Amino acid sequence: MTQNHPLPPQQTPHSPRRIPNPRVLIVGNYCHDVLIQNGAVVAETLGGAASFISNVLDSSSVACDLVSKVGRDFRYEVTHPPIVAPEKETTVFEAYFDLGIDGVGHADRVLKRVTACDPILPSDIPDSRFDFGMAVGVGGEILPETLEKMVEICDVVAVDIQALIRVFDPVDGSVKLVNLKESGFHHILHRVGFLKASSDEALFMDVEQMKQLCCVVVTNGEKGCRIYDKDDETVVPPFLAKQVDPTGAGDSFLGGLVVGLVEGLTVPDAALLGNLFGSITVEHIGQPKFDLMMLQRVKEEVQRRKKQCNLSSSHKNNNDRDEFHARLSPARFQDSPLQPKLLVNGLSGDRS
Ligand SMILES: Nc1ncnc2c1ncn2[C@@H]1O[C@H](COP(=O)(O)OP(=O)(O)OP(=O)(O)O)[C@@H](O)[C@H]1O
Ligand SMILES: O[C@H]1[C@H](O)[C@@H](O)[C@H](O)[C@@H](O)[C@H]1O
Repeated sequence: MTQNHPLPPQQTPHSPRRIPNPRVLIVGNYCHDVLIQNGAVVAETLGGAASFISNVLDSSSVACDLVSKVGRDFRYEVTHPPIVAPEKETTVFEAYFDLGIDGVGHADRVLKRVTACDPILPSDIPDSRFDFGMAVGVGGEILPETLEKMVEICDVVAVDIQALIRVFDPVDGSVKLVNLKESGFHHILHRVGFLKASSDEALFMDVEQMKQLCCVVVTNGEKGCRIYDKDDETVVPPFLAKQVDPTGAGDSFLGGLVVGLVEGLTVPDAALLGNLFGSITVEHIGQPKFDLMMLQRVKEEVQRRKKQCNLSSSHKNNNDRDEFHARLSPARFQDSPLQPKLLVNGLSGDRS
């Protein structure tokens, strides 16, 4: 079945609707992340956008299927088992933090893909239907035919641009980006619902053109994110965070966005949830473990927000999103024993 109009009514910013028992498909390889500072390994963690996203979905009780490939050397126990490619090694990324691991911003991280596992083929993906698909490769494992299969079997597909535009130096594996137009995926993008890029990656696409094809979400670290949807542009404010490691922020953001969308939030409200999960992620090295009380509070605030929006369409505007933001902020900070400093200073957050 082809997808002529990639956004069914529940995913438009204007008429959101909850998907009962959503089926979400995540496609992208797990990897081993090695964090290096001043020539020394400071941490080795489970990585890959699929791992960060499934962590957010699992924590938010949104069921998902995950397709990922690793080698026999894969070191981690995961809730969603990967396919083991017997002859291959697990994808490994080294992240070099030249300016210090607690620096703010993105120029501080240089990424190298040291080994690459097999690509994910259309035949690796189940032949069933999904409400939502997420194409979230990290090391070039998503092929154009893989994305084509995803848009066939999923009602809506969200794509992280990093899955499409990364190329890897043949000598040292350093990650470079190519323009989306030259990526080999451009012809499929009119069938995609959401395209997520960091502000650095957004330089490699024509946002003006892309926003006519799908909803474009550009994340910008501590500044939050911006949504481009046809002629609408919405700035979604960040949450205050004490950054320790930026790895996985964009992935957790995408997880939070999809949790919000399947719950029936508008796109900007769902992106606010993305900002929340992204901000928590930067405070951890590796996979964040979300506080149960915080998750419960977030669930309650999401339900409250939905009721509010159902009662009055005026609640979907920016002023009211400020209120949603304010209500999510204490949900995050008050109950977390890990954040005594933020508990004292952080309730207002950085809302610029
Ligand atoms: N220092 C920070 N403070 C608060 N929120 C942050 C911070 N860094 C990231 N975030 C949140 O996480 C989201 C995604 O972060 P970012 O723009 O760094 O994505 P990314 O570059 O794709 O991340 P990565 O490649 O490291 O996974 C941001 O839009 C923001 O909401
Ligand atoms: O674990 C990380 C994470 O998934 C990042 O989003 C990605 O950019 C890196 O390549 C990966 O190693």
